[in-house]
Amino acid sequence: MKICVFGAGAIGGYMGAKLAQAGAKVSLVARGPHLAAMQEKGLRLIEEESGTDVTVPVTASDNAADLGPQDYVIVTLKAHSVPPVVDKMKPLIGEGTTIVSGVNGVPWWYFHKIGGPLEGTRLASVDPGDAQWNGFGPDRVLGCVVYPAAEVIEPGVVKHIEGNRFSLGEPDGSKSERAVRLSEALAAAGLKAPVRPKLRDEIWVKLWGNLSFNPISALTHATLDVLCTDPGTRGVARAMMLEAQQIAEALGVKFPIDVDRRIDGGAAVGAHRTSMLQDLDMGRPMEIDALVRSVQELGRVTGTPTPTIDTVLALVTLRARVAGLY
Ligand SMILES: NC(=O)C1=CN([C@@H]2O[C@H](COP(=O)(O)OP(=O)(O)OC[C@H]3O[C@@H](n4cnc5c(N)ncnc54)[C@H](OP(=O)(O)O)[C@@H]3O)[C@@H](O)[C@H]2O)C=CC1
Ligand SMILES: CC(C)(CO)C(=O)C(=O)O
Repeated sequence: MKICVFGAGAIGGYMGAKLAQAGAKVSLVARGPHLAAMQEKGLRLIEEESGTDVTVPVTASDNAADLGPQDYVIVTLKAHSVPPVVDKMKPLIGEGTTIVSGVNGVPWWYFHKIGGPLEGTRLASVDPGDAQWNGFGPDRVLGCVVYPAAEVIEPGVVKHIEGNRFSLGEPDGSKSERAVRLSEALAAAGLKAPVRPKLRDEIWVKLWGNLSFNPISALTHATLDVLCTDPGTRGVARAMMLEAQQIAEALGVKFPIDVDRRIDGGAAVGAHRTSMLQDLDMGRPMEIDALVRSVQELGRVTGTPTPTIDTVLALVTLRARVAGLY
């Protein structure tokens, strides 16, 4: 089974290193100094929880044509980086290739095989110009919710902080052979990869946090423990999450927990600087469209008012624009 991880930074590097260590036929697409370091010295993975520090030789390139058609292409780019590279991924895609979308936020394939009147609805916020829908075709897609936390701490070096679950799910909820095979390959590499019948429910529980905590942290520079317990920002997060809950429930999602438990879970993570705050600090583009604007778009699709989401989205968009990051 040939697996290519496209965008082997923090998450893709973690996954790629674990697969390579387990002897899987895995290749990585990356770029710049990180790629050069991996090609020269291998990929070093430091796992904080277990205290392991291992360097594995990897096959890595910035040119998909070097790697050829794959059984699975696992996309671990930032959400806004995917549409511009759809054409560059084409050499990886053969007749039976499955594309695994390991990207935070509302996935571009959300309305594929959902059934009902919204079947096939496209989302401009995450797939402008339908680049992914038309370029990959939604039938190739297997959904994935990424739970681990990782960072590229220097070129060629990924630090894994915690978590090893990559929940998988077919858009139609079936336990397909392609999902089970990938789940087994990831499990053989020491990762948890359950195949879920209702991945959209999990997408929303994760998205609840990213939708609210990430822009609030970028606007306030507060860490999770602070913004989830300060009465003012907790209230803003809660209002955004309740608006999102109304949208998701209109789309058939069932939340296994309530907003207060989700916010308490965020607080318990501790003094974490969200990825959006880290991106702002490092001068990198922020995932505003996938994490926040997509939920606003779904509010319009379902006819649900989103006054708090609209306000926070306007503020964080301008914050990013002023920093030259949007
Ligand atoms: N990191 C984390 O802890 C978590 C991340 N996620 C989600 O996972 C996804 C990936 O995040 P993360 O791993 O942090 O992101 P990273 O930026 O660390 O990884 C993406 C990698 O792809 C590279 N890249 C971008 N464009 C190209 C291109 N055209 N060709 C080749 N390589 C390219 C980037 O290079 P360059 O640096 O040069 O741009 C970078 O190395 C995001 O949606 C994120 O929200 C989810 C949970 C936790
Ligand atoms: C905020 C958190 C921990 C989850 O809600 C996250 O995923 C991020 O930093 O992007």
